[in-house]
Amino acid sequence: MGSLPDVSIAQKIPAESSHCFHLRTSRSIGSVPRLRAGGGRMGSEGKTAPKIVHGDSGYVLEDVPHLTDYLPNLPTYPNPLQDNPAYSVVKQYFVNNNDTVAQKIVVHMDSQRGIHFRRAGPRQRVYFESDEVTACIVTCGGLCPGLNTVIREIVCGLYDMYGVRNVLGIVGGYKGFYSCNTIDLAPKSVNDIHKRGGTILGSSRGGHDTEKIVDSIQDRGINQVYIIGGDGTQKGASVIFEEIQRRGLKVAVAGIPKTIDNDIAVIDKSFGFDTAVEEAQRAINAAHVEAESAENGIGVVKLMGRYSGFIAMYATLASRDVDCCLIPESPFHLEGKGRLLEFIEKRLKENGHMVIVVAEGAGQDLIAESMRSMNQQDASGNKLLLDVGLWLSQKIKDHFARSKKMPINLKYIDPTYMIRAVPSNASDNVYSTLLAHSAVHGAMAGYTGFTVGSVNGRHSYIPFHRITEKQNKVVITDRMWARLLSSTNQPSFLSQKDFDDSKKESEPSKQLLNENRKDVNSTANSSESKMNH
Ligand SMILES: Nc1ncnc2c1ncn2[C@@H]1O[C@H](COP(=O)(O)OP(=O)(O)OP(=O)(O)O)[C@@H](O)[C@H]1O
Ligand SMILES: O=P(O)(O)OC[C@H]1O[C@](O)(CO)[C@@H](O)[C@@H]1O
Ligand SMILES: [Mg+2]
Repeated sequence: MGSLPDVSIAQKIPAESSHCFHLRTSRSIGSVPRLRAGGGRMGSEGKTAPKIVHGDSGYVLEDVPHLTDYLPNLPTYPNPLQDNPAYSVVKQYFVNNNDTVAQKIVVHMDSQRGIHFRRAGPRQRVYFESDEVTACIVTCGGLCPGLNTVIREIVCGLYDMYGVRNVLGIVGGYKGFYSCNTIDLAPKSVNDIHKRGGTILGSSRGGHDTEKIVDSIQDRGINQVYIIGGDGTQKGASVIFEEIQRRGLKVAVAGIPKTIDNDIAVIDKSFGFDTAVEEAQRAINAAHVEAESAENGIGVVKLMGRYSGFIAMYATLASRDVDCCLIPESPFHLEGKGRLLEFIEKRLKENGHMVIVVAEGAGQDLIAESMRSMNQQDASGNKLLLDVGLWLSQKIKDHFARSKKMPINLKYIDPTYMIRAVPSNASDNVYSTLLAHSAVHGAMAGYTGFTVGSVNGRHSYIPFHRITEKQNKVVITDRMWARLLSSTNQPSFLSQKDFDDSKKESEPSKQLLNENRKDVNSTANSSESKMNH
């Protein structure tokens, strides 16, 4: 992509534009259209151009839209939190508008400052009066521990911190906007829901009809939309935001990232992930007990992870009973020297038993080769997977039956839905609470078109495009995967070609940042994901 001419503008943002930055703006990076801080104009494809603000020493702010980008002169009000006795003890409760959070915190002395996101939290002035707000909450995609906690805390946050009384629940995911009645949500009705798995609102895949959804938002007088869901959901939230902006509505759209697979880019990790990893231990323990108690016992455990093997990797690292972990990012082969079946034989000879953890998305190409071609999709367009657990178990059984080298005793455990249907654990409850509150603070402050997330432990407002442009994956040339290999002592199973391919994929210049962003990139680690370090 060619670079655009440098049109640096030395601009001072007026102090009363409270959400704007006092910075020199704005030279574009790469093909990103240039925008001044607080701009939020439409790009050539009718999409809002990213708000990029440049500062000194390579400082870049990837900012989020604000209602005043397309509705200038909106009135502001003092934040009601300033009179809340619970918060009066906090020394500096309101977030300074110039606070930003660095995406990369490992830097060299001569590093450029790199990409930053706007820090989340309550602002001194808000863009909604309490009795003016009609908020709605929707949950989309697969289940995840903590969904109910996020719902509860959005409702209670709006009520307790901002005095908002109108909160609607959209039933059954995106399609619920136009095909179901809403339910009223209040602190009393959501009081105990964080102790339950699932989502009290129901969820679904598919059914995203932008026009109908925004019509429904408009018809119901909704002016704050809280959208909880994974990468697909955030893409849906992004087009809802675009349409709302096109119609010039004073409606804030806030995304709260949800994914059991931990496949959402930029953020440290997604809520519910820790709970899922913890729950997976129960299945791994059972597999270990079964395997240990049998002659040449093999326990196979299948865990979730459609495109990303984080649950399998973390569950394996936590357990230490696992002999082999297979994930989508690391191709493996069955037959031949240094391949999986040979390794299983070796481990059984050494230890008399073994445990294999396989992520559901692993080995899909191999299965497709040996079964039928796989191009089926679910209602949201996600690839429908073939059951790698059953397939692998059968392949192992066939191999040992054929070779007659040793009798084996294989037990296959599939806790797939159990690990995501449980209520969230204590730490995920706290994390979900903070995410919900950050989303509420952001919407009240007039920010819109953002996903809230923890970046290096600090809650931040991240523009939708940064969340949706790529998925978070285990980088098998990073340290975390090396730790796993050294803990299981499994070979990498990679051919030289696999290894070269994955090295190429993990090169920072190939991930998100193009040539013209080298200045920003010089502080980047080899992977986008903190979970890899
Ligand atoms: N590109 C897109 N544009 C608009 N809507 C989308 C898009 N992709 C997905 N959606 C909608 O988002 C919702 C959820 O998507 P999906 O089923 O892929 O789950 P998800 O949010 O990615 O969660 P997870 O994969 O973690 O379960 C669906 O209603 C789907 O129609
Ligand atoms: O069966 P469902 O509800 O479509 O969900 C299964 C998928 O959802 C995920 O958990 C993502 O949320 C994937 O790991 C899995 O493939
Ligand atoms: Mg998804």
